[in-house]
This record gives sequence, C-alpha cells and structure tokens, in this order.
Amino acid sequence: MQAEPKKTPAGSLVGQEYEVEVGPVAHGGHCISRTDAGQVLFVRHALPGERVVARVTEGEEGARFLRADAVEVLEASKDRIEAPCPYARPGRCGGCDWQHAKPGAQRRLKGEVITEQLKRLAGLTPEEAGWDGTVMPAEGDKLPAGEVPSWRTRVQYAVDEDGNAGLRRHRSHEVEPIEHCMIAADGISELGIEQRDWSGMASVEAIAATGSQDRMVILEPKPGARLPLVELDKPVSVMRVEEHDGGIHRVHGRAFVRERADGRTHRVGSGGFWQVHPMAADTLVKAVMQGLLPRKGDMALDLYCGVGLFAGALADRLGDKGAVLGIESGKRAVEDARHNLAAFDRVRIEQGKVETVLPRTGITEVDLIVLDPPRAGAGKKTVQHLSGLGARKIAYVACDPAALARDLAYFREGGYRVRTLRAFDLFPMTHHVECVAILEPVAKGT
Ligand SMILES: C[S@@+](CC[C@H](N)C(=O)[O-])C[C@H]1O[C@@H](n2cnc3c(N)ncnc32)[C@H](O)[C@@H]1O
Repeated sequence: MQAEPKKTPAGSLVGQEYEVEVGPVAHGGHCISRTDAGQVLFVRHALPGERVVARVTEGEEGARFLRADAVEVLEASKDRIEAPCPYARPGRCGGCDWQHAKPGAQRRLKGEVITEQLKRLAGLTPEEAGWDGTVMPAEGDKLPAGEVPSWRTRVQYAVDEDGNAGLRRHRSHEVEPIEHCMIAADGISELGIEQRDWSGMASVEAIAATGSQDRMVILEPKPGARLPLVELDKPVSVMRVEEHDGGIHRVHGRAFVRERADGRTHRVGSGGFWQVHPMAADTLVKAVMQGLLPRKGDMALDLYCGVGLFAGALADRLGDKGAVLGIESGKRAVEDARHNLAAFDRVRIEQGKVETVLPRTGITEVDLIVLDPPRAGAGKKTVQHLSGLGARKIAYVACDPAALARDLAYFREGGYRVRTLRAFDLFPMTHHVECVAILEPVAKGT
C-alpha cells in the first residue's frame, strides 16, 4: 500500500504509509524494515516478524533512513500485548518504547541489541564476552504481562501552554499531557504533580528517594515567570532552576535527598546523578563487587563516581590498608561524595574530568578499577590510560551497550579481555538497559 503523502514540505515523506514486514530490533527502541524502494525504516510500536502499516514520522525522498510508527498491525507477533499505558501510542508519549511487548520479550529484545552491538563494535559473541545472553529483571519487577512496574524515582515533566504537566512526544518538544505515568514510582505518583496547574513553568522534575521519605521538586520557570506556591500532597523540598545561570537553588526544605544503597545513606544534591530504578544501585554494587572480588589492602579507582556509590562500597571492603580514589566532574556531586564518604580516611575524591584529572594524579599502578561513565562511554584515550595501570580487574558499568562494545574493543587493544558480562533491565518498558562487564588482563602468551 502506498497512500498519498499528506501536505508536508517538498520531498518530505512524513505521513506516507507503507505495508511492511518488520525485521530485527535495533538500538534505540525501534525495529528495522525496508520500503520497496530500498529505504530503511526505523519503525516504533512494532515487533520483529510482524506485518504492519508503517507511517513515516521523519524523513524525505532519497534519504537512506526514515523513521516511522506502526499505526496498524496486520499480523501480530506472539510477543505483542495491548500497551497497558494509554499514552504509549504512535504520536503520543515518547517515554516508553516497549509497552506493547510482553515483559520477557522486552528483555529478549534488549539482549538482541546487546548481542548485535558486541558483534558489530567489539567482534565478540556472547560466549566470548562471558555472557549467557539474558537480561535480568530487577528484584520485584517480574510481573505478568499487562502489569507495569512503577520504578521511575525521577521524572522530568514538561509543561504545556495551559499549565498541564506531561511528557515529551518522541523526538519532539511537544508535550503530551498525562493524568498518570504508569512507570513512575509510588513516591512520585503520590505527589499529584499531574493534577496541578503549572502555568508559568517550563518544566517540573520530581524525585522520590529510595530508603528515605525524602521528596523533591525542581521547578524551572519560563523567563520572567514567578514561582507558584507549591502545595503538593506530601511534604517536599522545592528547588528552582535560575534563569540567568541555570544553577539550581533552594526555595524550601533540604537541598538534597537521602538515598539508601549497600547499607549506607547517600546525600544526593539536586542535579547530582543517582540511579533511577530503586533497585539499581544495590543491583549494580552487588554485580560489581561479585566481579571484582576486592581484597583487603587493594588500591582502587572509582571513575565517574557521582556521589560515591562504588567508592563507598569498595572502601567498605578494602579495610584500613586499602585506598580509593574517586573522580567526578560535577562540583555538587563531589561535595556530596566527600560528605558521604567522610567516615573513610583512605578515600579521596578529585573534582574534574577523568581524562584530565587521572593523568595528573601521577598514579601508575592500581589493583582495581570501576568505571561508570555517562552514555558516551569512556573513549579511546581514557581506556588506553586505564589499560596501562596494571589493574587485576576492571568493572565497566554501562548504560549504553554501543559505547560499551566500542570501549571493550579499545580495552582489547590495551591487553584486557572481558571475563564476564551481565545485563540488567533497570529501565522496564523503555529500550534502555544496564550492563556490567568485568575485564581482566589477557594472560601473557595467550
Ligand atoms: C552514570 S553516572 C555514574 C555515577 C555513579 N557511579 C553512580 O552510580 O551513582 C556518570 C557520572 O559521571 C560524571 N561525569 C560525566 N562526564 C565525566 C567526565 N568526563 N569525567 C568525570 N566525571 C564525569 C557525571 O556527572 C555523573 O555523575
């Protein structure tokens, strides 16, 4: 079927519909398909093996890639369910990618993406990466199809012209007003953000800490707008994003939330990184420590350390003679890390970028390294530097399997091989997935 295109700019194919076979999943929450003319279609709201009507949402004649939504399913996959969330539909909320897939199928799709990235960018099979190919659900998330885990402890709402809080549409600045986000944690839903009038605000971020009752909202007023009187259904701290410097300043209550993980409490100031799934921090600490097997007296690095999650976990296990150096670029996060780890004499936190601070420390030898970089990964230069420090084991925590696979290839050039890889579904319903790779030096002569 090749319907008439809607009125759009010349050459645009937006609105054009194609009846297509849906091919494999790709990185980014869509599946791959092709038009008869050979153009590649990235189709959202589809599943591999289906036959669908795909309507183009982005792209023009002659482009190699087009983006599209499956607007009609002609032959459904056995993995398909009716998306439980009414906003997870073509053209609506862009937050969840896989609401229409059974939970087990979502994890399989994520596993296929990891497999593909490992093969393409690192030349590794799952066996060579020491991975059993599974993506594990977080504790408590194994729910029947149709039930949605409420896991998001941080939600960034956009605000529409009428003051309604909502979420952004896929690859758009447009706001989809919502009455309730199904994946939001109960601590967020209880605030009733979606039921309030947020006129004058550009965005409202809500945070519900894990292991404490701390709640925070961060308001970003539109230029010249005044802050509303914030009366929510539960006590919250209120922060404001300043128009002139983008800094986040306290309006009311504490300027941080307290997050519990690995038996310790972590102060996390506004703007500082903390894992979003309530089980994520504990799950990752456990996977990293099981992989590294720290010994008393080890010298360890925690790179991209945030507020000190892994540095604290390492310090706890290395004893009086061990030492940890954490490096983090965020100023506020460094203050929090120093506060959180004040009880450990032999932990030092340096502020700055890993790529500049680490070479300046003059460190030439360590026993263990944890690195947990942002989505872009660590990159060649940093990996080369780390490969020269003689670490017995390296734990690489990654939220982007493509950046991870690329960096694993650099590590191989530096003499390290992946010993084990584990994958966790810490972002159910979305395409995101978290991996922990444990690397060891390649034994001489192999
Ligand atoms: C994925 S978070 C990990 C934080 C911490 N490991 C945790 O689990 O809570 C990545 C952190 O790296 C920091 N960051 C980003 N780029 C950096 C760089 N080039 N050097 C040092 N830190 C960086 C961010 O501010 C953020 O805190």
